[in-house]
Amino acid sequence: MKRVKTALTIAGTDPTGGAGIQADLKTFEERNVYGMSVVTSVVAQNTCGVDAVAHQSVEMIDKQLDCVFRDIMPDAVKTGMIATRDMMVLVDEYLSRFPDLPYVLDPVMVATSGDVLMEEKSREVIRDILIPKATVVTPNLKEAGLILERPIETIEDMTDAAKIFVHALGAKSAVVKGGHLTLDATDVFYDGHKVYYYTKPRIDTKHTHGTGCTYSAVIAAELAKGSPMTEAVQHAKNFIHEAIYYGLNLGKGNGPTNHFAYRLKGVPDNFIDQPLSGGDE
Ligand SMILES: Nc1ncnc2c1ncn2[C@@H]1O[C@H](COP(=O)(O)OP(=O)(O)O)[C@@H](O)[C@H]1O
Ligand SMILES: Cc1ncc(COP(=O)(O)OP(=O)(O)O)c(N)n1
Repeated sequence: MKRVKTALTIAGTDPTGGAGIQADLKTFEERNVYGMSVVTSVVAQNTCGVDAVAHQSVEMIDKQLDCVFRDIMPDAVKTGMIATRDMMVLVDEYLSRFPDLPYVLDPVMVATSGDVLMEEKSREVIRDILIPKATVVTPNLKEAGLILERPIETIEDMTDAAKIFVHALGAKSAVVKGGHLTLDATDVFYDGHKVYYYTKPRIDTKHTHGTGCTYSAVIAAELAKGSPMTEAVQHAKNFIHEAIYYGLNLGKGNGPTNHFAYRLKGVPDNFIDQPLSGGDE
């Protein structure tokens, strides 16, 4: 019997819904995939920044993972914020049991607000333990630079970095995201054989909270449905571009993106008549 495809995100939370687990679940739903989530850290944050972080115990994360894996097997897994070494070792134990499970690793380290979301000493663990397990790793410029210990600033740097993630660090493929370039928003994907460039014009906006989470969640959803990697990355690029372009004008800081936009080609019908909730007047 046919059944719906499923994806699991293992990540931290965002009560304002723009980033983290909340963004991942919305994205899975938009891509017609049944979403599941394991919370690693509860993060009190909003569009202005992070106020507080409470890490879940490794025992509690283990119990959540166990509940998912012994009941509803995911067709793909995505990890976002995994703050500590012990959490990474635990996630690795589960991934090791299912070596064929598509795994999207978004190496979340620092939010755009500058708040640190991963212990510095865990960087080498993500590099040595989780990256070799990844079907695709999706760093932004800063994360690629911190992991590879070199500045990643140009398209050439991004291309070299994507190759290093695959050939030296053992990921199956890598996308280095160019959201923080100054010119066009070009992402560089390397599948171990060929380099692909995905370019969209830069949108002049400050409302980009959660772009990386959303982008990698699209890839996970597409892999859950069995799409080839190049198609998954193209969907992610189109999805995030629309999500930024049709911004929702929510929040007092760097607002969230519009998870409806790719499906609706814009904003929901009721959008115009709604009072703004905290956005620009
Ligand atoms: N202002 C923008 N205009 C167009 N695309 C953007 C913009 N900012 C980010 N993106 C795109 O959003 C995706 C996430 O990239 P990035 O912002 O670098 O990730 P992160 O949120 O992890 O820092 C990429 O596809 C990137 O090219
Ligand atoms: C819980 C949690 N995870 C990840 C992030 C970072 O989100 P990201 O998509 O990288 O985008 P920015 O919000 O940093 O622009 C987060 N804030 N919270």
